[in-house]
Amino acid sequence: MGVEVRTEGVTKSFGSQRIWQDVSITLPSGEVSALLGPSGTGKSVFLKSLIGLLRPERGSIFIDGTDIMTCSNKELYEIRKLFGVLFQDGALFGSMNLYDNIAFPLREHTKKTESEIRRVVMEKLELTGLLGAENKLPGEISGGMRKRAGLARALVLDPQIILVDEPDSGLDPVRTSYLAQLLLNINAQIDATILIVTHNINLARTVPDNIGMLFRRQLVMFGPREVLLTSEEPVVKQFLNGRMIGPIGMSEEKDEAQMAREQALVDAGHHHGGAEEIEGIIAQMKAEPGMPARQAVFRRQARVREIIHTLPHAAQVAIQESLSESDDTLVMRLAATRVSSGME
Ligand SMILES: Nc1ncnc2c1ncn2[C@@H]1O[C@H](COP(=O)(O)OP(=O)(O)OP(=O)(O)O)[C@@H](O)[C@H]1O
Repeated sequence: MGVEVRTEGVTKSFGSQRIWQDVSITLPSGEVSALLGPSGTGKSVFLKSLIGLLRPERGSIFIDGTDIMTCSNKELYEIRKLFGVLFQDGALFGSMNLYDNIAFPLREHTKKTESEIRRVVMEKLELTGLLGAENKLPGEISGGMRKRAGLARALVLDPQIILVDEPDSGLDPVRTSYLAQLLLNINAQIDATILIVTHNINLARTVPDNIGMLFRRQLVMFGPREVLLTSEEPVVKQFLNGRMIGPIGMSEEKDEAQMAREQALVDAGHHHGGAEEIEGIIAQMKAEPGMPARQAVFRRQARVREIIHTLPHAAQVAIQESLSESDDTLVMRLAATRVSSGME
């Protein structure tokens, strides 16, 4: 199972520019979480901080219980091996073909023989639908293929934590859904803790078990998906519906006068930019049939049953509905198993 990632009161600035402050978040082991936020709110900076590529000036970052803010370089080196990271552009070496790109971490960090390396690389190429493309250079393939190659490379060291930076950037909506499906399948297969950083609304609504949002240098909220998806917070509603009306502006900050001017325009019939208002919750994508059951689903159910009384009412109702649906599914599955095994 993947390991827990927990930050406590982390604060990051570049010079006098504060990016975010006092961010405390727990990514439950083996579950898929997403961190949303408008452009420039520091989502990528957060992701890089988790792996120790950037160093916040305050706070703690516990990876499987070890604080990477205070641990030795040797410990940090070992901890980094737990991670697989898919950067926005795949971060492939342009002069190496896909095979060598994907083999790179194995050659750098393990003593595997070339034939063992070949077995792992071919397995990951197959998993990401890239068999046959191994001799191509990154510049010769589409953006979607580069993403999948980046994912294949992120998987070769059997990571327990997978960080994914904007999986949809440069991809059309269909390819984004395929990549989302691939991430859920991988979660079902290896039970890794996954954090997706994104501003893609569809991904946010359909993929993660847990969702958080960064805005105005704060973590606005983080919790089971039902909490954010039923939230009445203006910033969350605006973001999830992609409209101009609300606290998020072109350069993030928007003052009261600007908000009033925009509201007046919309009241007068001007389009707010959002394509549709979605109320409530869209069903979560599942791992494909034939995959192992996602263990995260069962763990999350047990977890939310424990904390449900602490959540807002709308989230409680949505969680109750999803729990009773999954209880019904379980009863049906058990009944089907009994019938097929001749127990009834
Ligand atoms: N190494 C760096 N040095 C100085 N400033 C940086 C550095 N990295 C990021 N920043 C700044 O931190 C802020 C947050 O950047 P970041 O890329 O994390 O935002 P983001 O939320 O991921 O945005 P997007 O969704 O557009 O990718 C930006 O203002 C950026 O200029």
